[in-house]
Amino acid sequence: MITLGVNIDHIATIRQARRTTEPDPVAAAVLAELGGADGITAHLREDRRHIQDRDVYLLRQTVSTHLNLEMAATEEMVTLALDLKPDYVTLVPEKREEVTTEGGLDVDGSCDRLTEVVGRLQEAEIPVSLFIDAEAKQIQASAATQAQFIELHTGRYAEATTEIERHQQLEVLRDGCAMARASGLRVNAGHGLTYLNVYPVACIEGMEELNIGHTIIARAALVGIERAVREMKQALHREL
Ligand SMILES: CC(=O)[C@@H](O)[C@H](O)COP(=O)(O)O
Ligand SMILES: NCC(=O)COP(=O)(O)O
Repeated sequence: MITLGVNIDHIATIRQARRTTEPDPVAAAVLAELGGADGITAHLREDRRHIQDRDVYLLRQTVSTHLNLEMAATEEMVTLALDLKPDYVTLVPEKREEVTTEGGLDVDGSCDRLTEVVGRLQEAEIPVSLFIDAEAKQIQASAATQAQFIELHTGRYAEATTEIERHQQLEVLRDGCAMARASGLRVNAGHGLTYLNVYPVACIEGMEELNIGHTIIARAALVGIERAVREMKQALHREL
């Protein structure tokens, strides 16, 4: 059955906007698990723009499902992952100037370096997933690295502006998933999925886990506002 990994980066983004202590992504992870999340995903960026080292070390102790650490394949991050021992690592491309991850890893173009990183992590019993576009050459190169998983980048599907384009991108994901499974890879997917576009992706044969963040945190902010204001009104009248 398909499972849900909840990405909590966006809670940390709100916290870092004020460089304060709230909202805490570690608390968000506990609540996500209470809501039924099958896993927690956090992207520790090199520039530490949202998730902090403190968060991933606390998440390691508190997450009771599984912790998926998204990170760039840099020496600093590999050292940290070997120390942290998340349940799995997803290697993602990273650019300082991007607002969010813009595309998949070029595994085909950096196969030697990624094979070395995958080997070091998997030798330490940390399974590795490679975040890639659903392209044949990237899938073949991913299998060659011996990574256990790939995560198919669903951004193009999510951003499709017409039904025809959306259908085409869904086919690309379906074909990519089938090809990856046939090469022995396990398959996750994510990026830009929403309440309205997730179901067809969840129905793809062979898909294991969807990592979803922004739409869940965006919805949580809105469905939680009424209660938050009511509680502030109470706080005006008595000490909480
Ligand atoms: C890899 C991916 O698709 C996202 O999880 C992305 O890593 C999120 O990064 P930001 O939270 O910085 O947008
Ligand atoms: N890897 C994708 C992810 O973790 C969540 O992406 P998004 O839903 O925040 O776009």
